[in-house]
Amino acid sequence: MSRSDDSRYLKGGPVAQRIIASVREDAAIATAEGFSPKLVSITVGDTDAVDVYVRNQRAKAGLAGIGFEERRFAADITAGELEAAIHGLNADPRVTGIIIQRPVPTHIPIKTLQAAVHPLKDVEGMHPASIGNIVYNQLDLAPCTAAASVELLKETGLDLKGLEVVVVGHSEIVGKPIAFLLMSEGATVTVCHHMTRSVAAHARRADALFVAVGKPRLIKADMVKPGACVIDIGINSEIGPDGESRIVGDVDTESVKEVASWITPVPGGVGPLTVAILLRNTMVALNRQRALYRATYGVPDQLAAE
Ligand SMILES: Nc1nc2c(c(=O)[nH]1)N[C@@H](CN(C=O)c1ccc(C(=O)N[C@@H](CCC(=O)O)C(=O)O)cc1)CN2
Repeated sequence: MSRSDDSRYLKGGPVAQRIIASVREDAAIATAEGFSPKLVSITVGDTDAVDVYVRNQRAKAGLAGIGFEERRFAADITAGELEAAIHGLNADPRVTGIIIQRPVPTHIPIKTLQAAVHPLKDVEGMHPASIGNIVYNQLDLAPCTAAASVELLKETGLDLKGLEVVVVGHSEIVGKPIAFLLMSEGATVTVCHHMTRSVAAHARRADALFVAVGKPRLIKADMVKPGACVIDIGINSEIGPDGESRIVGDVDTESVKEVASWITPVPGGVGPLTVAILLRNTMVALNRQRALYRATYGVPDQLAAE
């Protein structure tokens, strides 16, 4: 079975294209009305996978008509210096969205950085004041990787009500938000983590299995229920047999694709959709800022901006 023509592969590209086309229309309208969307990316230190992510963000933002600027900081910067830089971006009216690329070096508390981003410019919904929205079923701006993963599950057409879902990995940015997003849709969700006694036993019960732990090929065919949907969120860099660097997921795709009814490829699955959702979130954030102008000044947006 060739990889390209196998309909079991749930590819992110076509869904991402649809989203980017719609973002492009919204961005053109907002720009014509005097509100140009601009996303600033903050990278701290050097990580190959993050470089791939940022490169794709820049390219797709260009396609969507969203301004994009990358601010890179050395790995030995202090948390205080980073917070000051973020406050500067909060105060800059030309900047409408801020994303902090993960991971950041261990001496920098990521939560402090997330809390420094103004909630109206928080395009990932990771500010403590924003993340709670998904608990209250306000789902229009959710963490990008989590939202992309759920969007791909919806592409299968499976009825999410009562669906048995297992999420392997309980990070704040991926595993936990996926659980909340799916509970909002009526799924029955089990979250596995490093203290779970038998991940395999849980995984084998899942109609939909989400994996986000950063362990290459952790999930093998014998851990997957026949007919399940497997969403592989892992992005791991490794050196292939040809000596070249390549990206692999957390799922052993070659074996699992013989058992699952749907599986996301890596690359080409969740990754491209994550970027598209980030751009969609950038427009949601911009529209919230415009709504605030309207509420504050009681005049049409354009007048408020003048
Ligand atoms: N602030 C955040 N940081 C990180 C997130 C996040 O959601 N928010 N998730 C990951 C991102 N990441 C890995 O470091 C990542 C995401 C997306 C892509 C990507 O575009 N992949 C494509 C293209 C691959 C290629 O061009 O070779 C794909 O998978 O097809 C890459 C990395 C961690 N950080």
